Amino acid sequence: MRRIQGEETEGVTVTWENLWVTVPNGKNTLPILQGLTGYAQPGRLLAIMGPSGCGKTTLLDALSGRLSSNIKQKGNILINGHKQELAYGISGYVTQDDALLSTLTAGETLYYSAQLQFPDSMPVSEKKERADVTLREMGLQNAIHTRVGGWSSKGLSGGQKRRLSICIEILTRPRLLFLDEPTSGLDSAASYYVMRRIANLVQKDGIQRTVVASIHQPSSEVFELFHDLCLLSSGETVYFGPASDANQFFALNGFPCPTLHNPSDHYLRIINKDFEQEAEEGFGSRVTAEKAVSILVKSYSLSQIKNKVYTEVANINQRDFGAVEKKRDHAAFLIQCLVLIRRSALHYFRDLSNYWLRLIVFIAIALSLGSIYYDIGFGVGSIQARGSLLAFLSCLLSFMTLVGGFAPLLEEIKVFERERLNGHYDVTAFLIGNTFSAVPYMLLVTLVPGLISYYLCGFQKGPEHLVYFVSVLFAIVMWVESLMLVVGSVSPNYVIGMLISGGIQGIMTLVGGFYRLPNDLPKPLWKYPLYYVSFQKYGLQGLFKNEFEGLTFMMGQDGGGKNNINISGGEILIKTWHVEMGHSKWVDLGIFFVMIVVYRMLFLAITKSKEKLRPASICCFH
Ligand SMILES: Nc1ncnc2c1ncn2[C@@H]1O[C@H](COP(=O)(O)OP(=O)(O)OP(=O)(O)O)[C@@H](O)[C@H]1O
Repeated sequence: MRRIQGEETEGVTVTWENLWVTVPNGKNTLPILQGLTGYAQPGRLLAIMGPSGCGKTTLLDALSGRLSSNIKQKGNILINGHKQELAYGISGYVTQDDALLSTLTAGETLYYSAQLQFPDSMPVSEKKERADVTLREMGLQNAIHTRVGGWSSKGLSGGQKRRLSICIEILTRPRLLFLDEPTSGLDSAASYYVMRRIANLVQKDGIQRTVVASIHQPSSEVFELFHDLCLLSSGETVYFGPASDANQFFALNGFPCPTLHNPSDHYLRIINKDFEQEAEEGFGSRVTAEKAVSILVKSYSLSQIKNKVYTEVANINQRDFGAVEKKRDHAAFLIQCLVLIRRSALHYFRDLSNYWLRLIVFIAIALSLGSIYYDIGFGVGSIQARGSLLAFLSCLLSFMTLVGGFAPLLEEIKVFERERLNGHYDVTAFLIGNTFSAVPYMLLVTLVPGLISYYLCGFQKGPEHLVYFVSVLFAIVMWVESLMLVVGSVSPNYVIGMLISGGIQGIMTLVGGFYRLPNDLPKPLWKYPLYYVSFQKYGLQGLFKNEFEGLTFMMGQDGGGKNNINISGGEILIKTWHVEMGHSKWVDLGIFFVMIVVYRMLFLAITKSKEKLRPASICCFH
């Protein structure tokens, strides 16, 4: 297979010395990793093992520079003996959770990923071939046309999704690969085949790669594939060294592995302190797991094995590696944008729960509005009816967009977070992809219901009025989608995100100038600044000008009569709704679109600053 730039260089060695990771716990801090020292070398497969909650994922996150911002890290982590960041394409990370787009097939998922990750100079046929080979390696050849699946359709099984996630990260054969529980959800045969393929990678095509995998309960055969073992209990090192020597270490400390037992099962049973069980015989007397761990940790800290690890780390760090190559060629920015637009557009097209369902509900609401406000007329009652209809439309559209759109958006953001952290593409490319692929769908969900309500309700006629009316509805949908992007990028889950977005929208609606007239709004806070940053102000003001300007209403008895006084829509705007008439409705619409751009830029800024806020990129000294 032809090599791509970046594959032709040296392997990657990672060392960590006296690595402490702590999280705040009330007024104190809670240590998750306690002074770990170790290394991962090219051509070798390192297993991180230990009971659930012992810190395996945290160690992988620390080594790959992905710790979340509430976590503090101390100690040195060096790449090839240098303080340097892991550049694009140097490393891959298969996270514990599978973040995949539910509507794409396994094949499409990998083909799109290949287009993003491989350089443009590589022929399309070769990208596809690499994707096919990788799918076959992970035993997914029969699932190429199966959709990943979500709530609406059962697609890939949990184990198949796991293998697809691995495919995405091994596609480019990165020289440093982190895998968090790659075999969870797989049966023992599948676990073996998957791990064997991963083990083969460490020496494949004449390139030495470094693989670090956390793993639960490997079978004996899988365990034998690992060259090195890092065994943790409550964040402390129980053992670090060649996997094949661990048996001897346990036996020497009084915990020999019984014959015909799976060694990894044996180690994990002895060091699991979560249950009140007794450990195996330790030098003639039965000891608790707590005691067993303390014996093993102490023994390891005084052992020759530990000294060897320390010496090896020191030697590695003094070796002259040269710098890790900073960048591998990948898809150009424009190609990234185009691929992401195509991928998202396909996803939206197939996702019934997103725009299609919204469209149906919006049409039903538009028909209801049309029948309630049918042929609204020009009497005094129509003034109030027009105002409340426009306010209702604007409010309902914004809340329905949030209700229908937040869950699908969060799914996309999860995929984006995974791909961004693995450096598959630029954040700006995602934003462009998300924006342009959604525009036709946003137009659809505003145009069709907008036309229905416009004609049935008898709003002011004329192409300019129609275009403006639909444009504001479109801007409302786009503004809410932009708000959801911002909130989705900081919210830890669906419920919190919905509550925050709903709260923001509620306040903006309240101060938008309809429910309390602008001149009557209390000045500090509500009028300045909230009224002026409310999307509803610009949307409603524009819609009101569009509807009332140029019309004449009859005050008095509805439908005419001698005592009727004609009053212009402009006067109503000023006197009844306190609309600012100093600028045209197009200025209101312009400001609305500026707000949309500002929100999208805010998403960009938050996402980029989140990277900087991470406690320590892989290279930091503390
Ligand atoms: N961001 C965080 N804030 C607070 N505590 C955390 C954070 N990340 C991890 N922890 C805690 O650190 C401990 C280790 O978590 P970690 O996910 O690394 O364990 P693990 O060995 O990978 O577990 P499992 O095998 O169950 O996935 C847990 O008690 C967890 O609650």
